[in-house]
This record gives sequence, structure tokens and C-alpha cells, in this order.
Amino acid sequence: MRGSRPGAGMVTMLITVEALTKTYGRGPTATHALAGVDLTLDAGSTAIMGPSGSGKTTLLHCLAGIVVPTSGRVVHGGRDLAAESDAARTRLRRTEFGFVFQSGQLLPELPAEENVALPLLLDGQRPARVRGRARELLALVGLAGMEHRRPGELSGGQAQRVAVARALLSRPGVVFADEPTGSLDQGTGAEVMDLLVRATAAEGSALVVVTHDPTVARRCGRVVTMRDGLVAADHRAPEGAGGRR
Ligand SMILES: Nc1ncnc2c1ncn2[C@@H]1O[C@H](COP(=O)(O)OP(=O)(O)OP(=O)(O)O)[C@@H](O)[C@H]1O
Repeated sequence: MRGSRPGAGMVTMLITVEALTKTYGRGPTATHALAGVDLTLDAGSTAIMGPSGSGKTTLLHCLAGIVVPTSGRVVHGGRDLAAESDAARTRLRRTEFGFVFQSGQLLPELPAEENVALPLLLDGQRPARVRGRARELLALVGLAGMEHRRPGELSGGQAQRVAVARALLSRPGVVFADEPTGSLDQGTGAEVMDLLVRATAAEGSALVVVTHDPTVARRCGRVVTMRDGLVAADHRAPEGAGGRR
């Protein structure tokens, strides 16, 4: 049921980045985090890999409209994000994008269901409907029956599953994840990553995940490798091999 967003599930080119640069600071201490990136993000799952400091998080933040680039364009739905107002970018992030961070950033005093439902409850949407959707998503991520547990009563992997459910709440076109398994042991991390790929696919959302971990990247249909602020490699898994989409 994805009828609320025009073209949902049919869009293949989601975000296009053209000649993107981002420089932090100025003068002799300036850091050129992105040095001219061209990239078209399409449906499916994309991992962004590369050495520390190569610009992965900066690219993710530019794609998601969190960071405004120094030059270049980030085009989403025909609109250049950089040319939009802060308010318009915030609205876009709330309605079109979902986010999963390294540690789930759940509110400790709220049960899982409320943590998932909160963004749309704050938006003033009908509570019964929002809570129903939250329960549906918690079941999708394998947490049926744990709706009333608070984050302190969940394992690290379960807490990240709640964060995945929350990211999918508004039926986003794209879910952005920055080292989503970084705080988990390897086995739990692999389970959460599988879940993240499966749940985003089931909901018809694209996935962009920044990771250092090759086993995480192998679960994605495409791997973009950054080096010194540029795309150094861009590999797609052959149809049916790797990239479990
Ligand atoms: N807010 C900031 N102010 C100044 N420099 C920054 C800022 N954010 C990032 N940088 C610098 O920009 C470069 C790219 O950083 P970025 O975080 O995008 O890299 P990364 O590939 O995600 O690194 P890591 O894998 O270590 O997280 C680095 O040299 C970093 O120090």
C-alpha cells in the first residue's frame, strides 16, 4: 500500500548528484571532503565504502539534504536540494527519507511502539492509524510481541530493528543508514543488515548505507567506493548474485 506518494515504487532514478563538492573551513586549513562527485542513485540497495575520511558520511548527508554542498547539485524529484530553503529540506527529510544511525537514538522512556510511531504522532496524524502502522512495521522487523518493551529491555540488535521500523514509518523513498551495524557484534550486525535490506525492499524504499564492513556491503546490490572525495569505483552485483534484493 504505497499509494500516498506519486510514482512510489516506480521511480528508478531517485537522486542525481552532479559535480558535487564540499569544503569544510577555508584557506590553508580547508578540507575538501567531496571533490566533484557525479552519481545517480537508483532503486535497490547501495553501499558507500572507502577509507576513513574519504567523504562517505559527507556524501550521505548531501544526498539527504542534511549538509549543503559547496558547489554542484543534488537533484531529487526534479528539485535541487541545495537551492531549497532549510524548511523545505527539513520537510523533505521528514516525508521522503528515513534514517538509521549507528546507535538507534531511541527515546529510553518510550516503549518500542511509541518510538516507532513518534514522528507521525508529532506530525498530528491519527494515533490509532499510526500505532497500527508501527505494530505492522515491528512485526516486519521480527519484533511482534515486543511492542511494549522500552529500549533498556531490548538487546542492541533488537534496538536497531526498532530504529529500522521507525525509519520506514513514513513510507520513505530512500532510507539512509550510517554504519547501522557499527555498534553490534558481527553476527548480530549481519542479522540487522539482512533485515535492513529485506525490510526496505518489502516497503519499496531504496537503501543507501555507509559502511566500513565488506560483509555489510556484500548484502547490497551496488557498492560505491569513495577515495579522496571522489567515486573511485562503482560496482553492481550481477542479477541474482550477491546483493540480496
Ligand atoms: N563538520 C566538519 N568540519 C570540518 N571537517 C569535517 C567535517 N566533517 C567532516 N570533515 C572532514 O571531511 C573529510 C571527510 O569526512 P567524512 O566524515 O565525510 O569521511 P568518512 O569517509 O565518512 O570518514 P569515516 O569513515 O572516518 O567516518 C574528513 O577529512 C573530515 O575530517
